[in-house]
Amino acid sequence: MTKLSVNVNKIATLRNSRGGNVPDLLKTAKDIEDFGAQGITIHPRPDERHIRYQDARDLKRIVKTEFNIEGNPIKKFMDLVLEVRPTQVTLVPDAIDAITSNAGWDTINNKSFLQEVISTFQSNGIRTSIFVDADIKMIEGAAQTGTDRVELYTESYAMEFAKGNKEGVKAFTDAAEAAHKLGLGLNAGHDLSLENIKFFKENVPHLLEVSIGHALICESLYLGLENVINMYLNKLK
Ligand SMILES: CC(=O)[C@@H](O)[C@H](O)COP(=O)(O)O
Ligand SMILES: NCC(=O)COP(=O)(O)O
Repeated sequence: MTKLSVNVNKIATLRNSRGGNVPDLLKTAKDIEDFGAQGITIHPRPDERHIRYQDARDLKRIVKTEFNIEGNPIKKFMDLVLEVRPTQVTLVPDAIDAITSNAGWDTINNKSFLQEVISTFQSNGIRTSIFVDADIKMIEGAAQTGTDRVELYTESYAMEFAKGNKEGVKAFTDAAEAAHKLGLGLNAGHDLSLENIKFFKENVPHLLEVSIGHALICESLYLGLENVINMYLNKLK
C-alpha cells in the first residue's frame, strides 16, 4: 500500500493571506486525517510565507498519523525538526528564494554533509528521506549517505504526462528498482495529481508514500476535500 501524506502548505498560504486563522490549519489537518489520509506533510520555508515554524510545533501536538517535515537543513530548520521530532524529515536542497522546490540533491558532491545531517536526525529517532531526481547515480549516492528513504522529485514525470508522453515514467520505474535493491525506502512527490497519480502508482514499484499538496488543494475547490482524499486513496490501492 502507498500512503497518502497531504501537504498542507496551501492551507497556510490561504490563512496567511488575510492575517487571521481562516482556514484553521490544525482543524484542516485533523479533518484530512479523519478523511483517511495517512500522513501530514509541511514544508516550512525560511521566510515562513506559508507554514510558520510555530505551525510545526502546533501540528506535532495533534497529528496522529505520520508527520513529515520537509526543507533545506539550514541550522534554523534543523533546530526546529530536532525540537518537534516528526516521524520523518525530508531533506530538500531548495534555494532560500525558490518559489517551490525545483531540484533534487546532488548526493555525490554533498555526501559528507548529508551523512552528518542524516546521522544527527536518525540518532534522535527521526526517519530520514532525501529529495532526489530519478537518476540512478543520485540514488546510489543517496544510499551512501545512510538515509532511510529517498523521495523521487516527480515534476518531470508530471510535465511529460501532461504532454501525453507516458515514457516519462520509465526513469522513475528504474530509479525505484535501484532504490529498492540498495535497501532504500521509496517516497515520491511534486506536482502529482488526480490525473497522473494512478499511472505513476501502476508503473513505479515499492512506493511507500506520496506527498501531495498543490494539486490536491486545487482539486478540492471543485470536488471537496473529503471526496478528493478518497479519490487519491482509491488510486493508491
Ligand atoms: C519537496 C516538494 O516538492 C514539496 O515540498 C513542494 O516543494 C511544496 O512546497 P511549496 O508548497 O512551497 O511549493
Ligand atoms: N514532497 C512533495 C509535496 O509535499 C507536495 O508537492 P506538491 O504536490 O505541492 O507539488
